[in-house]
Amino acid sequence: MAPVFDKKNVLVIYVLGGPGAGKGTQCSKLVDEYGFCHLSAGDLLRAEQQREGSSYGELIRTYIREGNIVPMEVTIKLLENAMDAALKENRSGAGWSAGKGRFLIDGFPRKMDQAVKFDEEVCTASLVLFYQTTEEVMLKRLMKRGESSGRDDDNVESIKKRFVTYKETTMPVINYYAEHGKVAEIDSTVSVEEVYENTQKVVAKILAAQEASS
Ligand SMILES: Nc1ncnc2c1ncn2[C@@H]1O[C@H](COP(=O)(O)OP(=O)(O)O)[C@@H](O)[C@H]1O
Ligand SMILES: O=c1ccn([C@@H]2O[C@H](COP(=O)(O)OP(=O)(O)O)[C@@H](O)[C@H]2O)c(=O)[nH]1
Ligand SMILES: [Mg+2]
Repeated sequence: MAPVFDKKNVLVIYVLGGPGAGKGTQCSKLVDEYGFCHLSAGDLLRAEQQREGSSYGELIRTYIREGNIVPMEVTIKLLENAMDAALKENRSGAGWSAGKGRFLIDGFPRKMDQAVKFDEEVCTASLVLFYQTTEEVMLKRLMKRGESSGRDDDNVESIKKRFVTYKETTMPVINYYAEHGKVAEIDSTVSVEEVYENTQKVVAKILAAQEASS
């Protein structure tokens, strides 16, 4: 079913990169500065997993623990519903007015089928922020995060599987958008502040271009 909102009215940025690269961290800074609505596909799936009465709870738990990609219909529906809900809140501030809004979609699309389907049926992204660092750095960050995250997949067995999924399944998505000139690659090995400075530069440019065209 088509989304209720008009895709012309939304600005979408996909936020991609390996597990632990720093996607969520950078998104929260962008939310504070630019008023984006931040939708993390992983957070939406974890919330659905916990929701009483959900028929997907067990399926989501297994996919996440194994580092696999949950069937796209589930994730796309959750994202679409969350976008609809945000647009219906009638938020105010830069980029928001009746039926209009700006979104960071974090950790999605992670597989080509999701990318094609979302682009065709929901909306297209103006930009892909791609956070790039080494597996060594990501492993260290995730092990540290695992001390307090309570996540089923922040353990070494799941992390190794997530790295394989990232290389085999998500990198082709990033390469696909790179071929379409949509990817801004940012080294996320450095400090949170330095990564954010580079993030700001690209995001400010996209927002200025959007303003100029509207
Ligand atoms: N640039 C950075 N330098 C050091 N630690 C970072 C950096 N960015 C994020 N972190 C930490 O690494 C962990 C993973 O970051 P997170 O934003 O959750 O990544 P992702 O959403 O890509 O998995 C978190 O504990 C976060 O505090
Ligand atoms: O579109 C998506 C996004 C996430 N996930 C699952 O959710 C997990 C955690 O994703 P999240 O983005 O929260 O992890 P992060 O990269 O931030 O550590 C992934 O490993 C997948 O199993 C999924 O199936 N589809
Ligand atoms: Mg995250």
